[in-house]
Amino acid sequence: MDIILENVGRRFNREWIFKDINYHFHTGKSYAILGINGSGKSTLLHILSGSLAPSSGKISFIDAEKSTSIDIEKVFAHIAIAAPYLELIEDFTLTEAIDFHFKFKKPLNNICQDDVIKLLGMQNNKNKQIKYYSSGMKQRVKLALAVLSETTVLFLDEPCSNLDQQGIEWYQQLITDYTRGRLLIVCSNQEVEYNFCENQLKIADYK
Ligand SMILES: Nc1ncnc2c1ncn2[C@@H]1O[C@H](COP(=O)(O)OP(=O)(O)OP(=O)(O)O)[C@@H](O)[C@H]1O
Repeated sequence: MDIILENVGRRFNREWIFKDINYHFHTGKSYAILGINGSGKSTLLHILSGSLAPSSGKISFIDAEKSTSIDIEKVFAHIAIAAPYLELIEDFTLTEAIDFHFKFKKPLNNICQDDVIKLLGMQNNKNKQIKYYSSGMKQRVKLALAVLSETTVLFLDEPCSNLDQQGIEWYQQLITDYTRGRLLIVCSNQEVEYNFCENQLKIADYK
């Protein structure tokens, strides 16, 4: 799915967060949305995922293969998201969380529950409730569930929050192995999270 922004702006009350963004996000390419805390990265991500309307301008979602427009109500099915504000269900064990997630999103390459657990390196914790996981372990689970969903679009907001050096390397390998051919958008202000992205959109350019 391609996403096209034409003169898109968003304000809350009288405060404009950004204005006049003209941008074409292409399927198969990777993009970093950059800006300081509070600059509007997550707000833009909400607009790009169809969950928040722009205050001005137009957003279009295009099926890249058919060159047809996708209705905004159907956009969510094309997108997987990992973000700090999207929480895991903490009463689930890891095996339950994986099974639940893949009831709604098809697993990429038909990957099975066991393979996801192995990829996470969490065989010894698979029957533990998520609420007892460390913050870094929870972040890995969120990333794996999003990246391993069969969607053409992948949004990652602050993907390395709570990850240690080993976790960061694990994240970069996950991106290398599973995002080819997809539209990848990373919201960040830490280089390790987006240094593989081919394109950069700086929110400060649209104030
Ligand atoms: N629902 C809302 N009502 C009012 N103001 C809002 C709302 N949502 C976001 N804002 C404001 O919009 C601005 C941008 O917030 P946003 O969360 O998009 O920034 P961000 O770049 O993602 O920040 P961070 O790096 O800290 O996550 C902030 O000033 C925030 O207070």
